[in-house]
Amino acid sequence: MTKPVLSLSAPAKLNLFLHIVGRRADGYHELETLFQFIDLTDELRFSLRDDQQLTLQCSDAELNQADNLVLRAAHLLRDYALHHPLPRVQKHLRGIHIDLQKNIPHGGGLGGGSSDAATTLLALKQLWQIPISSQELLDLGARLGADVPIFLHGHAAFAQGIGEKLTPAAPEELWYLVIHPAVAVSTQSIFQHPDLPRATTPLNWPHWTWRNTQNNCEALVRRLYPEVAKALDWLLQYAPARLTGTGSCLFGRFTSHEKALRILQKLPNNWRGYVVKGLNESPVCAQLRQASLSNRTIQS
Ligand SMILES: C[C@@](CO)(OP(=O)(O)O)[C@H](O)COP(=O)(O)OP(=O)(O)OC[C@H]1O[C@@H](n2ccc(N)nc2=O)[C@H](O)[C@@H]1O
Ligand SMILES: Nc1ncnc2c1ncn2[C@@H]1O[C@H](COP(=O)(O)OP(=O)(O)O)[C@@H](O)[C@H]1O
Repeated sequence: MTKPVLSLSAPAKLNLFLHIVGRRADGYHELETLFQFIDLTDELRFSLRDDQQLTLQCSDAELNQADNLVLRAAHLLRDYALHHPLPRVQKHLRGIHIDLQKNIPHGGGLGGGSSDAATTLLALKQLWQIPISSQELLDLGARLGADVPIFLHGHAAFAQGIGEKLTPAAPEELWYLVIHPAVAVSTQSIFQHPDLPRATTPLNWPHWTWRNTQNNCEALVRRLYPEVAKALDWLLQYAPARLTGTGSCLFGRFTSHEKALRILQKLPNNWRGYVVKGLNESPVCAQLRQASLSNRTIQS
């Protein structure tokens, strides 16, 4: 195995608001949400293998399996390339080893798994020099999860549909205190719940404010998960705050790093907290541009 040829930082995301405006015939919910990235990142390192295998080493043993979204993304792109008669694509693509350092808590509504998957698609497209269009890559990504397209897009955006219709946005890049209460929320169980509000009036984008938006999952998650309610009430003492995605993570908005750090110091021991900065561009974009300038692709 050679040394890493590409290292990328896959960011987490926040849903600054999340409205449910309807439901599709297949049961999926039509959303309106504002995505912004944060500088809490997973680290992915891609190395060339001497054979044609795709392998993964993940720092989180729980996720070190074949169904990790990173491996699923890598196989999906390889299958796409091998089954499409694309010019310039080698018949046998070079094997890749991926080293994944998890820093983003999973199952908390921060989208870490989707971000890792999108980052893998972007990295392998570049390393294998696959001439796939941005739209085709978005379609491929959406098959892995509803949040993958925003990470492929790489820019903060107002999202509609199930997250695939993206309009670039530039919300203020504030500081946030993200809290992960010691509880996991199942996305599926929230979306299946009869009490979930599903008919919020569509927003007159781009006219949104913190006050005229909300997270439609929050009241239900609060009721079903008292620990989330407790953490949210704690955070609301210090800052405007709400749930991200279907939870369980919460975020409070701060205008300075120092203020957010001051509140983090008061955080009860049973919850994990992170002070992070909102980012309107994913760090992966700049890192890929840099790598492409130094022409780190594979001539196998
Ligand atoms: C609602 C969001 C907002 O960002 O929540 P988080 O997962 O980040 O908390 C996401 O769109 C979630 O994306 P993701 O977690 O990738 O969801 P998926 O795996 O595609 O779907 C999990 C399950 O949730 C339900 N689901 C998901 C998205 C959606 N718009 N409508 C739904 O009804 C479906 O029952 C689906 O089987
Ligand atoms: N690389 C990965 N990182 C995180 N979770 C992963 C990964 N691969 C598969 N998963 C699975 O996907 C689920 C959703 O993960 P994630 O995207 O981090 O959270 P969320 O959907 O709550 O925002 C996890 O509970 C985990 O079982």
